Amino acid sequence: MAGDSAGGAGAEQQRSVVGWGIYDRLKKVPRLASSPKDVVSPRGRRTNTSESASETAARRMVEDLFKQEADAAEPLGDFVLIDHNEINHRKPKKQEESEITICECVIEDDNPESACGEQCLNMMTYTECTPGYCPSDELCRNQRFQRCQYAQTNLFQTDNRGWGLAASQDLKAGDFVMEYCGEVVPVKEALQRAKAYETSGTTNWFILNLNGGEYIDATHFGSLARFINHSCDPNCETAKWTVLGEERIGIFAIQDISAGTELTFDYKYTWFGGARMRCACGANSCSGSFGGRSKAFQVFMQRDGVPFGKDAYAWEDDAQRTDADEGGRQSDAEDDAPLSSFIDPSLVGRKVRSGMIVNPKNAGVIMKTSAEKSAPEAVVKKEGQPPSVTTEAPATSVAGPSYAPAEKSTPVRRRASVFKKDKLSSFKGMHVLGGKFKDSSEPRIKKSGRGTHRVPASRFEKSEEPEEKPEEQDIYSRKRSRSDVEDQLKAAEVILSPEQSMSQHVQGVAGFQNARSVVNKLLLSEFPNFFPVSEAACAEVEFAQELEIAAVSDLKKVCEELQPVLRTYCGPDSSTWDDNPVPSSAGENWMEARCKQLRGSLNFHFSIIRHLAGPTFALCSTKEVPLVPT
Ligand SMILES: C[S@@+](CC[C@H](N)C(=O)[O-])C[C@H]1O[C@@H](n2cnc3c(N)ncnc32)[C@H](O)[C@@H]1O
Repeated sequence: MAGDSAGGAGAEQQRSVVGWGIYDRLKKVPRLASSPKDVVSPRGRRTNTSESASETAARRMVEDLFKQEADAAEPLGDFVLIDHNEINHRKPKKQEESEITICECVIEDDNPESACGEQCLNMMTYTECTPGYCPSDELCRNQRFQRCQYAQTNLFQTDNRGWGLAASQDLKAGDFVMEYCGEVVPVKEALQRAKAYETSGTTNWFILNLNGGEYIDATHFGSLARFINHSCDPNCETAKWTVLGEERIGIFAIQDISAGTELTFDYKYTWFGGARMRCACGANSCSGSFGGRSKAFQVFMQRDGVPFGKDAYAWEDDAQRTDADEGGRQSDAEDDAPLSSFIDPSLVGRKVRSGMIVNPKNAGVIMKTSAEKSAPEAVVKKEGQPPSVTTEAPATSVAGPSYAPAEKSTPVRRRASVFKKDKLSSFKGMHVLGGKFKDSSEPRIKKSGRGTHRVPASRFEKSEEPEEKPEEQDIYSRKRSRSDVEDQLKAAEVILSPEQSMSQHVQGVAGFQNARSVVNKLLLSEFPNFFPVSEAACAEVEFAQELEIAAVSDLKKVCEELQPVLRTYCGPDSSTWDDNPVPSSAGENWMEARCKQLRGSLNFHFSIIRHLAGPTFALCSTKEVPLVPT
């Protein structure tokens, strides 16, 4: 990185509270949060205090590292590692319950891999699941941004492109590498910063377009993704995701990458402003240059009095650079100097993680650790020069592997285990709204009505049932026999015989153990006047469920078809993100399928309410909710 830091960097450097911790200026010793509760975000906000065992271990490792590095600590410098976007111009969005999209994933028996994977409706639409609302619960694999499930990486010095980032673990195509974090700034500020960086001659600034109105500036505050260099034949790409209502940018592998390989992505459409640079990626397909002012930036500059026109070429004003049109490549020596001053050279070849002081001048950068376990170190060696530090401090990694099921032997829990056949006997035939159970003895009841349990098996073995449903798929199993269901109905009659009032059921807890008691309590709290279920009611509810399942299946199909379109929109194939909306026809298809699915879900729930909740609801219309409100 160029040594200079433009754009009011001086003011930035005066911050005493940075990253995820607090810097004790007097002692010039980084002070780590003594407990997760002490962790404070840069803006003094409390952060998520939950910390897994592996995070604690990783945090301690970083703690040790900082203790060792504390002596070298000096006032703040240029760059601070963060593992969360910093938003200063507005409050972070608070996701309303109505905005939460809940996937339809079902965990198969003893198979955590079945939880929210590639087939997850949310994942397919570049949206992370919301904790507490995801049916896969803790097994959900679609909260990678939120859990900072970054790949393990190494910061290293390239021969001719300054610092770079390499994988220190094998990655598969599609793997999440890490989030591209930085300061989220509005358009106007992005413009001002870009202009300041340009006019001050800072070449390594990098501002990414986040959405139409906001940009991510990772020049002074950023994640390690900011050190990923450009390549015309990249092994990674950027993609825009929605996480808890906020848009965020992630780096994803687009091919299998082995440990030790440099990570690259094509800056093509993400680069915001800046002079066009000569490319030294070395790929056969290298176009010779990259970057240049984005259309948006050019327009901004023009508005700001800067003439609109051809891209500026960095090497036109810089004797050290040659013209791309000549097809020349920079020599190694040309590019090194400004970058080498940026980061503590002792970090070359060492794994770096959130919280590490990248520049020794950046003392005080203590951040929440997001890492999990460190893996065997894969050191990127500079040609003819061994990595300078691999022994002086414990090696740490950016974060734990993305889905590390092998390391974390999480006990497998099923979604809505109360519906398992052996447990059904206690409340068979009942349809439950709004409940979510951790297990049969430990209920976790949400009254919001979002965690929805399905009715038990359908009696209607219809031919149109979705073929892909595996036989053993818990509550979705379409293979249960009629006698099973009849048993359930009988049991329901026993439990809910009209002779027994509900209050007797609930008050006589001794007679209602575990799930039965839990379910009855739940029902009573949700539906004080509920009635026993008739066979006809069950039939209607089950039919509504069939329709809902079909709608979900349709939605999945539409999502699959939409993948290439979304990729074009969110991924690197897009032209600039700000002026390339999803085609309206694709959006309309999705909306129609989503409306159908919501309608199916609403009808399903409403059919339950209508039949279970007593006379008030029973009087309600039995008509289906129309697709389009009239
Ligand atoms: C986001 S930074 C990447 C990290 C950078 N190498 C550093 O040391 O800070 C972007 C800068 O890296 C350099 N760079 C990245 N990819 C390059 C490439 N293919 N050829 C030449 N320079 C490159 C350019 O100086 C660019 O401005």
